[in-house]
Amino acid sequence: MSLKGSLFMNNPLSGISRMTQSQSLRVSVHPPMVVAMMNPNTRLERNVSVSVDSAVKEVNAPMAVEIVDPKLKQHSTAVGGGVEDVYGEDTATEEQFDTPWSVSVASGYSLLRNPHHNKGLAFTEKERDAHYIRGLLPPVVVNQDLQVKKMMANIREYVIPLQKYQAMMDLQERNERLFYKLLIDNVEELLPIVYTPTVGEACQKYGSIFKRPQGLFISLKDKGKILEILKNWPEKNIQVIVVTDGERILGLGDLGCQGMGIPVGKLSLYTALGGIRPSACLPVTIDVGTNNEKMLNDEFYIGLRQKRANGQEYAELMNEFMSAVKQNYGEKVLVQFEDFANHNAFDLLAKYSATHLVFNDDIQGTASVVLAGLISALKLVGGSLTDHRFLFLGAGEAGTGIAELIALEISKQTQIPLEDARKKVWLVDSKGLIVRSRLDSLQHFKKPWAHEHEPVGSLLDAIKAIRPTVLIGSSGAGQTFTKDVVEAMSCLNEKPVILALSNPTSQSECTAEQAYIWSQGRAIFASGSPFAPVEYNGKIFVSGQSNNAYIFPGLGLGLIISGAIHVHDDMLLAASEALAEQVTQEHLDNGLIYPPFTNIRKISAHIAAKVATKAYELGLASRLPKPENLVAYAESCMYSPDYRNYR
Ligand SMILES: O=C([O-])CC(=O)C(=O)O
Ligand SMILES: [Mg+2]
Repeated sequence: MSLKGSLFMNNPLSGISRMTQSQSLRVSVHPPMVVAMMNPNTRLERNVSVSVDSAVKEVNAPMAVEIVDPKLKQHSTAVGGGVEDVYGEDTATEEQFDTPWSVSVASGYSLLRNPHHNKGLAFTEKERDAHYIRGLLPPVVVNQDLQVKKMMANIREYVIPLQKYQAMMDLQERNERLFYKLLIDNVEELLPIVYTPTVGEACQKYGSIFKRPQGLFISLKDKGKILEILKNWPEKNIQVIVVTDGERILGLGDLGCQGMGIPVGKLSLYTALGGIRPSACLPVTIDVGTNNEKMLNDEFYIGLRQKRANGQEYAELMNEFMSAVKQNYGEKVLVQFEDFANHNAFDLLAKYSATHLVFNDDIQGTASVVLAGLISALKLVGGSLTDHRFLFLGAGEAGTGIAELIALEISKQTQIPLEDARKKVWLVDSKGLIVRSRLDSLQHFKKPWAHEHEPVGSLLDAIKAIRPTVLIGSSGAGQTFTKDVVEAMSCLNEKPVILALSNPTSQSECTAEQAYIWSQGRAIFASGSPFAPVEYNGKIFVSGQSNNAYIFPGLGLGLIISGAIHVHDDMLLAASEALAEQVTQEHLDNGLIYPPFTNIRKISAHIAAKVATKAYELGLASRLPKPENLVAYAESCMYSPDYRNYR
């Protein structure tokens, strides 16, 4: 059927599927069936009941195409009283099957039910006539800004964050552009709702609040059919996939299939913060079971009710997924691994980084955002990275990922070997300080951090022994930066740098208030989940949010606009530098080591430009020639949530 107007914007985020008015989209329908082409205004006005065998039909007007199973009753134009089973669904019984046929071009009533195109009360008079929706809406016509104002007022009425989350998800299902407009224009207020910390609670209760699937669920039951499943997804030009297996959702642990909230949330940030088109984003949850007894016993749990598969069974399913993704979407689709447990996260990243465009947000994204914060913090505390000592509580993905990027940067800045640079960084895990004598019993990703030192059992003793200038919490365990810990850091340092990275808020190593009070207002503090400003001794302290949300949207945009085929560590360093450059003297004067989220789209464009520049330098970019001004180019490629006009 002919498409009216240009469907896709002319930029690389639109892929190759640009269509203009003169081109037509062919719809093939099988099995053989009767196709009733209906002008929704007069129902059977044109092309009535065309019999189609492996049908390819072309029609010219915006219309609903409704496919009626010929075995059942056909449409009737008869005007009369009584109840008429027009669609045949009432004649189907449990023995006689119904067929849920419906293929429709968004127009008329279905246009209002299509979240990609629906504009609600913002449809103009002309559009209401042209698209057969007159009378389906109340008479008033409003603009998008008024809709934003109304929705924000509605959302502010809710006091419980999870209710706000549900209101936002409902909006996303109803009117996608309005959802993104709201999120972009009110990013500081809504980020904690659609993302950390509320998304954590949403995952815990996902089985109860689940309405419509927002991504693909791939379970052990689907072995051998993953390519087929990808083809079931309605969008074809996918550019970013966020995938989880739900085993380590934030600091909340194994939530199994209910981890789906995380890929959904991360991808809505890809669009709102990084400008990737929503239709190019695909959230995926791999369900291999869960070891969470609470989930297994919850009657509303939505996943496989079995213990987690691991070993070969797990590896084979992941491998089928990764192969199917490349086969279906090509080599330039970005796959972001999210919230996998340590034992799989490192292996998956190592295995697929050679063959796919992959990125682990918890290892690499977190590392990049923390390094950016440290670059800024140095402007407040003085010295260069190599002059500092870093101590981590938590030696998993985030801890070792950050540690490695710090060491890499020190090594680049000072030309000392990476092994020597690593000696500036110390990690504490559940068994105490990681030291040489523990080497044999350490998991492989901890081994590079086993430095020569006598054993130390507690974090507090490690602080006394190592005398760090920077303390970073990445253990996923809340309230582990106790008063003693913060006081010890404050004894050693005039301005202790303290980062409490674990999410959500309940798992934060300490609160902003605790950090400022216990350090007598001297701490330079940032946290993974947001905290409200704190008043201490008559001064207001605003803490930064050290969350990978600053990095992955811009990084992803940079990879896409350059057509990168691999992620390289230097791109992470470039992203860190780009983010740190966005911190002004005014921010620093207020103790902020991250810029506010308000300007995040501008920040993402800068990060994208630096990442893309690196991709070109490294010969990893496939989009040639390189655009002149990469910042302007990145901005021009970003999705805008403003309504389009329909002819
Ligand atoms: O989702 C977030 O807020 C940050 C993150 O990746 C995690 O905590 O796993
Ligand atoms: Mg994560």
